[in-house]
Amino acid sequence: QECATDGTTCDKHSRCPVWKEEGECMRNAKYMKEHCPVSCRDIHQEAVTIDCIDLHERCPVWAGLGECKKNPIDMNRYCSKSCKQCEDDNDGKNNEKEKRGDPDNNSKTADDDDDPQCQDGDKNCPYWAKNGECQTNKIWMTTNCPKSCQTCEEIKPKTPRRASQMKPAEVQEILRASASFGEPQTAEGSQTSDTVDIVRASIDYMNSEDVQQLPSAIVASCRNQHHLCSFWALIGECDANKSYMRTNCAPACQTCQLIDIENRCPRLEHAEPALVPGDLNKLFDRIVRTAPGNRTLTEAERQELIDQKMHLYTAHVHSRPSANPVVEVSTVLDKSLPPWVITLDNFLTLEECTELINIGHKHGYNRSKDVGKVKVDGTHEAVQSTRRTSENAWCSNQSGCRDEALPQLLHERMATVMRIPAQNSEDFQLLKYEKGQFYRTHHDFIQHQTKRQCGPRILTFFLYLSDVTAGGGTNFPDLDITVEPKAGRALLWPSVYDSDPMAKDGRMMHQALEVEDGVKFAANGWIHLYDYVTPQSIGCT
Ligand SMILES: O=C(O)CCC(=O)C(=O)O
Ligand SMILES: [Fe+2]
Repeated sequence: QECATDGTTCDKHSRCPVWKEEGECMRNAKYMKEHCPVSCRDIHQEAVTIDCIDLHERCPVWAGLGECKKNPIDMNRYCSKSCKQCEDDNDGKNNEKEKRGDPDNNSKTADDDDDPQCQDGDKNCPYWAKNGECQTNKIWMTTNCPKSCQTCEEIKPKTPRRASQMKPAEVQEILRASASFGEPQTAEGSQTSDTVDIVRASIDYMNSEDVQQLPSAIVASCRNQHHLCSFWALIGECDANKSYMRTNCAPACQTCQLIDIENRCPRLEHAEPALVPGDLNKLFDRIVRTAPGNRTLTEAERQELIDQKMHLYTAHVHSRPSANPVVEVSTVLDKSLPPWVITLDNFLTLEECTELINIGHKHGYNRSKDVGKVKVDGTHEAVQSTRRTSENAWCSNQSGCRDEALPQLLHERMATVMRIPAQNSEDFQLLKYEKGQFYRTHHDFIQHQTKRQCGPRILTFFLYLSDVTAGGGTNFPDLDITVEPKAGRALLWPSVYDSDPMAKDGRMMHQALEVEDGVKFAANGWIHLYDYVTPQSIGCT
C-alpha cells in the first residue's frame, strides 16, 4: 500500500495505483478519496473535488444537461459541486439557498423538463425567479436558472464548434457533405479551418427554413459552381465580387434568394433616365448643329475642344425626321417621319483606332455570340449563331480594360457629345471581321432589359477602327442606307422612339455586310436608358 511520506495516511487497497491509472480518482472520487487518499492526492488536489466548488459559472447548467455522466472526468474536476461529488452535498446548495430565501419544495427540477438546451441548474430556480431574483441577481440567475428566467437564448452557444477544434475526419466529412449543393468544397493551407467553418455554416444555411421555403427551381440552382467558393467567401469576395459570387457561389455566400433576379435587382425607383420623351430628337439635332468640323469655331471653342480631348469631327446626316427641328412629341409622328442615322468622321484619330484594335488583341478576339435563352438567375445564355460569324473582345470593367486610358477617354468623349453619362454605356465590344464574315440583319434593342435596372439600349454609338478594302458596310435594309467603314468614323443611330425611350423602333434593323476584302475592325458602344456600369458590377444586367 502507498503511504504518504510522513506516514500518517495510507491507501487502503493495493490496487489504488492501478485504479488511479484507470481514472477512478475522478470517476469515483468519493470512494477513492476514502480508500486511495495517497494515490489520488495529486488529482484530488488539482481537481478541487474536496473543496466542493464549481469552477465555472455554467456548471449547474451543464450538470442539468447530464454532462456529469457523459463527461465525468472534466465535470468532476471543474464542477464537483454541481456533480454532487462533495462530501456533504447539502452544504453548497444550502448556502445558495439561504442567500435566496426558503424555496418552495414542490418546484419543478431541471430533470422534469424536455428541452435539453434549456434547463435550470437548480430545483429552486422557479421559486427564486418568482421572487424577482432574475432581476436582482441577474448574472448568476441568467446562467444558472435560464429556463425560469427565460434567458435560454442568451446562454445558448452562439457560434458552433469551430473547425479548428475538430478531428481531421470530421473536417473531411463536412467538406464531403458540401457536394450535395454543388462542387465539393476544398480547404487548404493556413486558411483550412476558417474555410471549413464557412462550409459548415453553408450546410446549416442550406438546411434552414430560409432556403427550404424558396421556390424549388431556385433551391435546385443554388449551388457552389466552383470548389473554391467557400474560400472566396472567407476572403470577402461575396461583397467584392457580387456579380459572380451571389449567384455562382450562393451557398457559400448564403444568397440563394438572390438567384431570383427580382430579389437581386429590384427596380430603382429614383434612377435618372438619360432621355425623357422629346429628348432624342433634340439630342441628334444638337449633335449635327454643333459638330465642330462643320462650322467655323471661335478661338474659345477651339480651346474647349482641345481641353475636352475632342477632335474636329464632322457630322453627316444619312436620315433625319425633318429638315427642321421637330418640336412635337408624338408616337404617330415618330412612325411617320424617318428616323435619325448620322455619322461623325474624324471622331477618332488613326492612332486611337490602332490602339483600340490592339487592346482587342490583348484581351483576345473570340467568336461572337448572340443573346440566347433566359437562365433561372434572370441572365441570358450567350449562344453561337450562324447569323453572326465575326469575332469580338470585350473591353470590360472587370478585366480592367475599361479603366485603361483610351477606352475611358472614348467613353467620356461619347458622353460629352451625347450629354449622356459614360456610366450608361456598356463596355466596348471590339469587333473583328475577316474576309467572308458578317452579322445578318438584327436589332440592338434587347426587350428584357426594359425590365432591368439598366433599361434598354437606346442608342448605338458604333466606331469604325479600320478602312476595309471591299464590303463590310453597315446596312439598314428598311431605310436603304449603307454606311461604309472608315477608320475614325462613328455611326450613331437610335433604337427607340423620340416619344417613348422604352419602345423599340423596329425600323432600325441593320446588318454588317460580308467583308469581301481586307479586315474590318470596329467597336460597339451601346448606350442604355439608365446607368449600366453599376448594375453590371452586381450581376443585374
Ligand atoms: O459591324 C457592323 O457594321 C455592325 C455590327 C452590329 O450591328 C452589331 O455588332 O450589333
Ligand atoms: Fe447591331
